[in-house]
Amino acid sequence: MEELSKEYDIHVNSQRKSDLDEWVAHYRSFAIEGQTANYIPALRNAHLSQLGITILEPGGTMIKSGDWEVPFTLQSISKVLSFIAACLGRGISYVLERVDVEPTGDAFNSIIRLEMHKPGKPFNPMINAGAITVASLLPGDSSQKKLEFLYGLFENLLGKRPTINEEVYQSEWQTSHRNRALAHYLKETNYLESEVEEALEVYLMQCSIEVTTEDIALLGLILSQDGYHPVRKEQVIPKKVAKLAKALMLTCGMYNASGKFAAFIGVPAKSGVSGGIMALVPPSARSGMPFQDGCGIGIYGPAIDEYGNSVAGSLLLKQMAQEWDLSIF
Ligand SMILES: NC(=O)CC[C@H](N)C(=O)O
Repeated sequence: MEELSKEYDIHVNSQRKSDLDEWVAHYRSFAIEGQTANYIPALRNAHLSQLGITILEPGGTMIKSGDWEVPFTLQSISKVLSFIAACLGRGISYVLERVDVEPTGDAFNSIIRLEMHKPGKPFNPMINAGAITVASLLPGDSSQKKLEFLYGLFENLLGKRPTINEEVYQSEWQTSHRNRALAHYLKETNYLESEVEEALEVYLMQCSIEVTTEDIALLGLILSQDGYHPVRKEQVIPKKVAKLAKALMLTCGMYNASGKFAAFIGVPAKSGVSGGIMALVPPSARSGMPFQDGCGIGIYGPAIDEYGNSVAGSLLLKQMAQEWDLSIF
């Protein structure tokens, strides 16, 4: 009986791998509909047509396809991790006093709501205003100490110390005028707990952490299991914090395309302008479903659309969600 189910697993997994290879080959060409993130000089030269994916299941099954091993910077995917770190270090209620959990429908770097809605509390931690505020809330009285706290979380989750892409960091540090403007505004309204330059340094360093699709698939997998690390067999993020992070990914993670993502893909996901998408499928109550025990998904495709989301990566995720019935709704 056990032998039979093993054979079944091997068959199902090789079918999924060949489906995935076919979709990756197909959607790669859609990258020409997007552009690399031109506003960050060091991201301009990424190879438009790259597309890669890793899927990790809690039992250890791993499916990889395309350019899965190409390193890229986390950019806004880091916002999920810094929000989790701030909740761990300062407590959920303290963090939520300074940043809300409401989607905006505005661009990720928009400044408009800070002034239009008094007293100017950032709407959520997935947009830049919220993420810069969260960076200032991380424990420690210097940017280095705040970053150490954040790196500690990464080490705990991924089992390795994060590496920083210095070129991307310097490139953004020198050109981040809008983020500086956001930080100054937040300082004036007392939401920022540190100095402007300190919060910016933390925020831009976290954006410059280098990963592969395998790393973000593992982060997604841990979140899919409500903060339980299936390899280390340990609760590494409190369940309450993991659930909050997933709700924020679903409602705000794809910026002003989050509604469309929920409607047509239907899984919690977070994108970054370098072209990464961290997504996850929670365990399903319906038996016989693909990825029934849940999975983490890491995607990289550097051509992004007007919302800042990977063009080919979003199409690939949509195809997977439709074919494998992954929507949580
Ligand atoms: N959407 C993103 O990935 C934005 C992150 C980028 N570092 C910025 O602040 O503009």
